[in-house]
Amino acid sequence: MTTPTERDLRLLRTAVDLSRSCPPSSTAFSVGALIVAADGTVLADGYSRRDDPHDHAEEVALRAVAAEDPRLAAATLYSSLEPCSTRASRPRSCTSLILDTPIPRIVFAWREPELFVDCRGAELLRAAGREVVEVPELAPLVRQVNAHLLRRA
Ligand SMILES: Nc1c(N[C@@H]2O[C@H](COP(=O)(O)O)[C@@H](O)[C@H]2O)[nH]c(=O)[nH]c1=O
Repeated sequence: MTTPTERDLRLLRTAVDLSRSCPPSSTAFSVGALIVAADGTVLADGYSRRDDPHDHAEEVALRAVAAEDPRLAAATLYSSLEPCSTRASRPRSCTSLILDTPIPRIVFAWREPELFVDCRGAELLRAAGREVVEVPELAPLVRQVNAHLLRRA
């Protein structure tokens, strides 16, 4: 497994902090995401339900970067949760939206528990040749943000 850098840890913590701004939900995770260029410039950020009740964090961030932005080819997408691979409320998963871009690297903290759907985001992204860095040491922070959902399980 690829080891996260100090910068990865800092930016992933920022993604977790963003997730604290999510409008509350008793049926969906609160997630934060950032897209960061190779030189450290934050190209976009997002959090679940930011502009619409069905918004996912990665989706909000991806929407804010032009598809032809050349910086995407060396960018990293940070998400506090593993990108989803199946959606209930929209046709395209965050994994497939990421695969529409050239973003080569995805860093996330918490592998999605089988609470709502069986998530295969990390596996699908890796199978498509993207580098996927999982940072389980920051997962407790994400579980804390979503503690009310885990109590239901
Ligand atoms: N909120 C959220 C995720 N939540 C996940 O999305 C799936 C359900 O999709 P839907 O019912 O359409 O919202 C399910 O796996 C749920 O845990 N995933 C993400 O990548 N990013 C997000 O911001």
